[in-house]
Amino acid sequence: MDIRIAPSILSADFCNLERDLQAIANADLVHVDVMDHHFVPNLTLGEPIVKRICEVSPLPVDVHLMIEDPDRWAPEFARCGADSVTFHMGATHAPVRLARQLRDMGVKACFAVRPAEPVEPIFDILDEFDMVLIMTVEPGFGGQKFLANQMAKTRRLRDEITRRGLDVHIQVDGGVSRSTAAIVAEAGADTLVAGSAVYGADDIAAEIDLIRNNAAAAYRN
Ligand SMILES: O=C(CO)[C@@H](O)[C@H](O)COP(=O)(O)O
Ligand SMILES: [Fe+2]
Repeated sequence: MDIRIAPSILSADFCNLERDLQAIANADLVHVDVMDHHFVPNLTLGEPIVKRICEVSPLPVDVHLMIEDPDRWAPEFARCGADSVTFHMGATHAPVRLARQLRDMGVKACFAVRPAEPVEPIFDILDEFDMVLIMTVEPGFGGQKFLANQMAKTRRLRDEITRRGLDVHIQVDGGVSRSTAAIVAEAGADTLVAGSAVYGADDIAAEIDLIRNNAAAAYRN
């Protein structure tokens, strides 16, 4: 699988968002973190802003919902023009029904697990999803330290996907940088979210290339 880099705009300048979206045009996806002050202790942005991001972004938009009741709200974000919508295991009541609803709308369906959540419960419904997101920090904030203890889980998931010949991406999110890119790719992740590492760099485009190259050299399926 090709390595994909998804910069998180959580670390962008929200007053210069269009500039900061253009700055990552050599990445593969733009990662948009939606938080509701309930599922996580932080509040970011809602549908009107996601819709405008979808309209101006040079890249497909990957929406990461850290909200309660995604069964109710995820389709609204899909309607904004997202390429993929991710919802959390700990928030949904009917993941298969929601995944099918998103896919029927032409949007990729993704399932996320927090650090203390096991990945095995997803195995029986893996074919309903386009991507699984392994959180490598507790969700809620950018700039946290990468949790290397999530790599065994990532490897178990990649082995299961490979064994069954499925076409499912593995995304990692949290603390990903030029120095952790190889670790996550070696564990089998192919889609790397990076917020502070990308937007904190002096040369944003060069940093994206460096993270991608470091991951590509280490990727193991
Ligand atoms: O979903 C989240 C945080 O909950 C992320 O997408 C962060 O925005 C990643 O930021 P860095 O750890 O890369 O700074
Ligand atoms: Fe995220």
